[in-house]
Amino acid sequence: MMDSILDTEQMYAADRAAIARGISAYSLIDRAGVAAAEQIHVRWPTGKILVLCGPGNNGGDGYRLASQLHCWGRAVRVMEYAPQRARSAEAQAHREQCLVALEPLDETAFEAADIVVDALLGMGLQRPLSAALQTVLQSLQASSASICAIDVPTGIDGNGRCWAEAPLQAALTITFFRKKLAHVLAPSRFLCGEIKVVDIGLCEEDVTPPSYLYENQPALWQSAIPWPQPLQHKYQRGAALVYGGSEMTGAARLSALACARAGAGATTIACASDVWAIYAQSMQSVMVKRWHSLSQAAALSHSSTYQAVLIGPGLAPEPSTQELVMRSLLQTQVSSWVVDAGALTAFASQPESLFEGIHTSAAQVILTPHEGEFARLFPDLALHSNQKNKVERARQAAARSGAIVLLKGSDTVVASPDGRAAVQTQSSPYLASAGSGDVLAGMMTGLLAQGMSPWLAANMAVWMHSQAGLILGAGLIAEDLVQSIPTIWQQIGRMN
Ligand SMILES: NC(=O)C1=CN([C@@H]2O[C@H](COP(=O)(O)OP(=O)(O)OC[C@H]3O[C@@H](n4cnc5c(N)ncnc54)[C@H](OP(=O)(O)O)[C@@H]3O)[C@@H](O)[C@H]2O)[C@@H](O)CC1
Ligand SMILES: [K+]
Repeated sequence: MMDSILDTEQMYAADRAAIARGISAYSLIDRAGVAAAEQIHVRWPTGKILVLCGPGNNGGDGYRLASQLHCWGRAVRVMEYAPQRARSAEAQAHREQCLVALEPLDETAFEAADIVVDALLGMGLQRPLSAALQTVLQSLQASSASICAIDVPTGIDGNGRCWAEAPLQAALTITFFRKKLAHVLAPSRFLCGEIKVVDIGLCEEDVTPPSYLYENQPALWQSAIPWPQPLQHKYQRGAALVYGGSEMTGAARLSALACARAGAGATTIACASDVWAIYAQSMQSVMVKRWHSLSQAAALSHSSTYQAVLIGPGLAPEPSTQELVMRSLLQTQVSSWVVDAGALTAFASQPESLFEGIHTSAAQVILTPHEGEFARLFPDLALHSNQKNKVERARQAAARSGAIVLLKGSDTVVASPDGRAAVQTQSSPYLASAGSGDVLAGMMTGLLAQGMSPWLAANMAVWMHSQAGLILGAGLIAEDLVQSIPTIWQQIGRMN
């Protein structure tokens, strides 16, 4: 079973469950401190260490790890923020047992340290930092010391919410039991530096109810990969239909090529008859079908010729697109659909009709919005009008629409109406490029055509797309992503 990712509330609940089954709160800090000390000692085997301890249990971890590093012969100093504050009994106990002298916080000491351990504030942060504490963070950041954060860099909470003007940027973040939202979502993930998850004696059973949120890794979908079988002919490998637009014809062509390279045995572009020649002249392995009316276009997906349909790339966000989506989706016999780009924005003024269509349709649908398209369909869940984190926003959108919602970005989230969600944590900024989304949608359609479930196909396509971005890096354009798909397949093949 894959390790789940937790939010702050779930982590506190898991702590309580572990305490209820006999691991004391004192012992949890003890284990956390020792495990963190090990990581610090391995990462920085030499150098002077300064540990900054805050008033909560995050500070408790700091006292404990400082004692441990001192026992291993390391040069350690401990400085306290808010030493007069009341502490939890267990943090207080670790403070009293600290083997290193406790000093008041002195910013001028930062420069003399090689490594500064930030045990100031962790998951308990829940209000803006004071100006004084922000100044401390600024001087720390300006020093030449390497910064190691305990649990989360001070200034962000466990869910990734930022409470500081300039939260700390760590080189290493050591967290306990499981990654939290802050470690996987952007932008907080980028403040963590390298992330090490250490064991403190908790187990998955301590997470009740289960979190159902995962990191998107091959283990999530690897066992469901539709490897071709020796006796299959092309239609048994899966046939896919991609609706092509009349103006931006490049988009559907990229999608169709990505769909074919993702493994669909036969890929067809359907387009209006007046642009048929444009598509037909430029496609070779991809077939091109023309339609003369909207009803002809819609009828293409009313038979079971295809196993997957992609609609949206290059389509104009206008009423005729809306009509095509509704007419085709409502009577479709194709089991899996990807609705992207123009087909999403076409519903900006009446998203409920799209959701109603999805609920009524026999098909399973994946919606693939970026934040802009998401805001048009789910204005109340949009990035800046909602305090909820990205996973929560995507989950609510999935529940409302009845579709799998793939909310794109540097931390793409896939959320299913059944509550499962996954975050892509490794990505490349070079993927933010024209046509990149069309390739992603096409790859997904190709996997769907081969019979993968929408949840798995969406995640696998996101992972493959991210890998392609990481491999290609600077200079990539969407065409390169299509070309690199065989390399990604080889990489996946080697994992099996
Ligand atoms: N059993 C466990 O739970 C385990 C927990 N573990 C560790 O404990 C951490 C969580 O500990 P925690 O809950 O004590 O929270 P923490 O982050 O130390 O902060 C709370 C303190 O900060 C204060 N404070 C808040 N906001 C503030 C602000 N803006 N500016 C200034 N102060 C502010 C707040 O004050 P108050 O709001 O009460 O006035 C309170 O005193 C977790 O991240 C992990 O490292 C591990 O050992 C594993 C087992
Ligand atoms: K911290």
